[in-house]
Amino acid sequence: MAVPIIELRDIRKSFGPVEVLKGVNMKVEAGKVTALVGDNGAGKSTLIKGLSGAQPYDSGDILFEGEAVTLGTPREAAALGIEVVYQDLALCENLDIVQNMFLGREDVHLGMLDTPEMEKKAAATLQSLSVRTMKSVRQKVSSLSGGQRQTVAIARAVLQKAKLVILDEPTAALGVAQTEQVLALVRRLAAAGVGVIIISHNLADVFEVADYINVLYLGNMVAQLNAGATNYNEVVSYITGVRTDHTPLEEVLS
Ligand SMILES: Nc1ncnc2c1ncn2[C@@H]1O[C@H](COP(=O)(O)OP(=O)(O)OP(=O)(O)O)[C@@H](O)[C@H]1O
Repeated sequence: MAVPIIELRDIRKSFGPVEVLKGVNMKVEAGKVTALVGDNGAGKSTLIKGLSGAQPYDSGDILFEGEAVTLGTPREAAALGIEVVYQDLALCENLDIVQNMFLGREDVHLGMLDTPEMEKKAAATLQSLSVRTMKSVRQKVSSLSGGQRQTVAIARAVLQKAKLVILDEPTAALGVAQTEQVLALVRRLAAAGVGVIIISHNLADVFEVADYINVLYLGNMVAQLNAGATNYNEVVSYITGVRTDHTPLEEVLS
């Protein structure tokens, strides 16, 4: 396989006496969608918070495009091109699409906000993702549907030239049609060469969108499966701890 965009080796994290990540290994490829599944409390959020730099791991190795890196702060993660789209999206309701997409990273020209340039870039990014459901990039986020908000959050990551986008339950609050739109967007994101990690409790969504399915069980990565070579029952058996035999990662990704 090509050099993974991100590789985690023997990642550990404890909160006081509670060991939440117990030596997790994971590889994520560019241009692929890797689903991260597991029951409540399995450690998914803790694993993701470490990748975002928000809550560093206690120990373990992180390789980004084959190079050892540290992810001690969100700034370090962002500098590498790691963007997390959280469930609550962190969009500003009272700002419009352009303002949200550039929030905190505005284009400045001669000391002034370069609004025409930002509008152009925002529209081009949405177009590159084949998003046609937005009326205007100057629409306020408060007027958007859940699916459109998710789209803006994903487009923001693309605009920031993300190499690895992590989506935390992107379809949790969405209806059927909007879920389809967002899943299609996730596929396009991967098709554009971005490495995508998607956390989801919805296995139908996972099977629709993922190339690989990684299962965490009580802080251990118990399976890394090729989505095309596994099935619903097998994934559930790993999630619930019925199966604990480990599929060697090299076999899955070779
Ligand atoms: N800051 C913290 N302090 C103490 N314990 C924590 C902290 N954060 C997480 N935990 C514990 O770590 C374990 C894993 O939590 P985590 O949120 O990573 O799981 P998860 O797989 O994301 O679950 P869910 O699907 O419910 O979001 C849980 O037992 C949780 O109580």
